[in-house]
Amino acid sequence: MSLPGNGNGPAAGDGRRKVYVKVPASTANLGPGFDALGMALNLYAWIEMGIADRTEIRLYGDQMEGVPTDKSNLVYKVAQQVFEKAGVSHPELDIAMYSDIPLTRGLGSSASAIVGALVAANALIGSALSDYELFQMASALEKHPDNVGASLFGGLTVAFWDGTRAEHIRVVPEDRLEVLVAIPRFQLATEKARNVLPAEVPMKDAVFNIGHASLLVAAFCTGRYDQIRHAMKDALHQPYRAPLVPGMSDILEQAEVHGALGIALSGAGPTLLALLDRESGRGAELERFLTDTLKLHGIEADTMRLKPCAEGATVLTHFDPHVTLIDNIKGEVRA
Ligand SMILES: Nc1ncnc2c1ncn2[C@@H]1O[C@H](COP(=O)(O)OP(=O)(O)O)[C@@H](O)[C@H]1O
Ligand SMILES: N[C@@H](CCOP(=O)(O)O)C(=O)O
Repeated sequence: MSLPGNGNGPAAGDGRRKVYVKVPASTANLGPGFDALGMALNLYAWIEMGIADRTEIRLYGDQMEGVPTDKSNLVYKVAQQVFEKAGVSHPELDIAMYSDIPLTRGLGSSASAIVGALVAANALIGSALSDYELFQMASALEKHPDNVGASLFGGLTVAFWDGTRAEHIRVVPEDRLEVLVAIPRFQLATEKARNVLPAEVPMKDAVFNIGHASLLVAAFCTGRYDQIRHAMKDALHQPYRAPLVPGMSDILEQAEVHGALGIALSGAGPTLLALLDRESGRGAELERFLTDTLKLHGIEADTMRLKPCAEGATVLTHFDPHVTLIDNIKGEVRA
């Protein structure tokens, strides 16, 4: 993480209660589990929220460019939905946010904002809503449950949302599973990457994905990581999205040769996500392969070595309301 220095706005502490929430990034789909599978990652956003006389939204960090600081902000709007559902009114909020999750890259920044807002607003009103209710709201807002399920509950979530109801089961991957992401230096809005998908797909492609997604979940549940290379194949979305990410097709074809257990487009892209076995010792080779292949296609990318995160969004009780959010986060990093 690269935290900014001090001088980031006034210290919270007008005597009113503040809540703090830490929420993980997520990778959705994992190849075949389109709109169904999501995994939380150890890359985070933090939200501070308090009731105020006048709304103020402060955004910190390099990942917030273009995010509004007025009442059109997603976090503010989602918080209002929580209050409305709980039957209370708090129109003015003091919100501070810091995030290490890159925007519009397929690592679930919007889901982290939605989940962080739901959990923070709910904590502010004494947890009037259950996690189940928050999950229903999150799925309806994001329109798919994969990222929000992972950010809310942590681990690997298997979920559906049928337009009115969402259900999920959480599985915690083994410790030896590692994640390598190559994040192209361009943004790809999820909406744009959904608009290239066909309205209907051939039955054979649907059958292909049901088999692969089911095998992938079974591989995670049983530790049969040898099956991941077969299971992470997809016919429903990646073939249509490949033209949006130059180099993606070559990477999907060859990453296993360079040490990946499996490879997929992360969410709607453009990030590419490889799973690897910590014991393999092939992370550096894989990292080179991903960045070199993207570069051959004219794409600069940054890599990150991550891990699945077992915990979902968490209300932090040790943050100090008398210092800034950034100082609290720095303290947490040191701890
Ligand atoms: N912390 C945040 N606060 C407010 N809005 C956010 C925040 N993080 C993300 N967003 C919104 O979500 C959008 C990105 O969502 P999306 O296109 O689905 O990409 P991603 O893969 O990063 O979720 C941003 O352009 C912004 O509008
Ligand atoms: N299942 C969705 C996931 C989008 O994830 P994001 O992190 O790119 O917002 C899709 O594939 O469209």
